[in-house]
Amino acid sequence: MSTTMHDGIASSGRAGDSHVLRPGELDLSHKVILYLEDISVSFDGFKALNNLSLTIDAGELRAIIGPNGAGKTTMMDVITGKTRPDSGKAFFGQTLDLTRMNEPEIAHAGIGRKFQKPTIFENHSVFENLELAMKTDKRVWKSLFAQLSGEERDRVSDTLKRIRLQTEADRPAGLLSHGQKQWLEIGMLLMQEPRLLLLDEPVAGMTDEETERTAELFVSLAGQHSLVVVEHDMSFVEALGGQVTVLHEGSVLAEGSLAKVQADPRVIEVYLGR
Ligand SMILES: Nc1ncnc2c1ncn2[C@@H]1O[C@H](COP(=O)(O)OP(=O)(O)OP(=O)(O)O)[C@@H](O)[C@H]1O
Repeated sequence: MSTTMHDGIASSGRAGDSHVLRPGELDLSHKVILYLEDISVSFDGFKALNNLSLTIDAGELRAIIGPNGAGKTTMMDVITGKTRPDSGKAFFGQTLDLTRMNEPEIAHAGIGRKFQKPTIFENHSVFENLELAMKTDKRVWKSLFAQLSGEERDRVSDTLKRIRLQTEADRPAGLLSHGQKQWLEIGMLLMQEPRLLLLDEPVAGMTDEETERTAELFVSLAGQHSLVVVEHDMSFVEALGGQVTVLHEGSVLAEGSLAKVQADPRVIEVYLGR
């Protein structure tokens, strides 16, 4: 193993530590929540990811852009354990090696992913959807008839407020607008208290107003959560206001503010100028 930021960092028992980490607990002592180094993934000899390296700080809101086929989805698949890299390192915090964990373990460790298509329970109310997402017991009816504690009820209410669906709490989720369904699914992810949220084209199909509200929501979540947002909508990326990573042919082509990457001739050539 070559020398990296991860070498020599134990997850527990360091002399002088005020907080001793339990096994599996997220170690953010270096303020980095996600660390990818030289990740490569091949499909039938084609390199979907080609020595991809990326670092996301704790609390950061990062946008990932890039042309079709750049490797954005494959990168998310590697982070969530759906795809194993052929080579490279992937760490969650300092100590959790994502390449050695399966999908449920990674989700349990605190990485939540939202796919493009909402997967909500259409026949249940908005409130019940959030309630179900919080429950560890996923058997729907058992969960629904169990009494919520006051604290759990407060958590659902806080999340309803956060995703701006307080007035829709008792409506069947199937009756929500497309944008509201997306927010509900984000709310369901939040109920599981993820540390890192991966969001795949969250504003696709949204109205301009919904897109603006989604940007506000993400900005409000940053700090407490870390967010990695794959998106093609540049006005949305601009509204997020964070660092932007441009992927191209499975590697990082450019990184920086949106203005900086948009002015980069390589980016203009491969992506924005097309
Ligand atoms: N399971 C697979 N088998 C073969 N090739 C794949 C597989 N998954 C992805 N690829 C290929 O890898 C490349 C990267 O795909 P990926 O979906 O990661 O790109 P993307 O940046 O998410 O693109 P888009 O913006 O279109 O979603 C593409 O050329 C794609 O065809």
